[in-house]
Amino acid sequence: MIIALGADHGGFELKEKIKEHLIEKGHEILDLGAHSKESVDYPEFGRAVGEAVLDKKAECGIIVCGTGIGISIAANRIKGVRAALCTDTTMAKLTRQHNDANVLALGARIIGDVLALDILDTFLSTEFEGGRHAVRIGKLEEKNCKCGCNH
Ligand SMILES: O=C(CO)[C@H](O)[C@H](O)[C@H](O)COP(=O)(O)O
Repeated sequence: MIIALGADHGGFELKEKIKEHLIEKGHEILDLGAHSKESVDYPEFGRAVGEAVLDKKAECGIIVCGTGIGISIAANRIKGVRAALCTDTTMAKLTRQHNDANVLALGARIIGDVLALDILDTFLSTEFEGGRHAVRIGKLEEKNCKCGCNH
């Protein structure tokens, strides 16, 4: 699988561990930065990963910041991105089964590395269930802006 990775400085070290873990498992990585612990702005990296997934440059994305919140907000601004911030493996399983999440967000200052990798493995190995959940995802993608634009 091709997997896009993105992180700010708060998520950089965990991103590097995730990269090593995924390469060991035979995945191909599209690393969209950050490439150091120097302070950067999470919206750029959340957006870059979201766009890579929508452009089909990667099958899914993993994004990391300090809490996972800022970078997931950024990714979810892109229509078609369903980024899920997960702090345990049950959330990772359910967001794949029910939400068909295409981006996983993690908070490097919130959870430990071992849990983060367990969440990641659960996310990648769980299939979308479809059915009633597909109807709901369709509704997520409906136009909901009153101004007539496509947002
Ligand atoms: O966006 C965040 C908060 O939800 C992330 O945790 C960022 O990584 C954090 O805001 C970065 O903070 P810093 O003080 O600039 O390291």
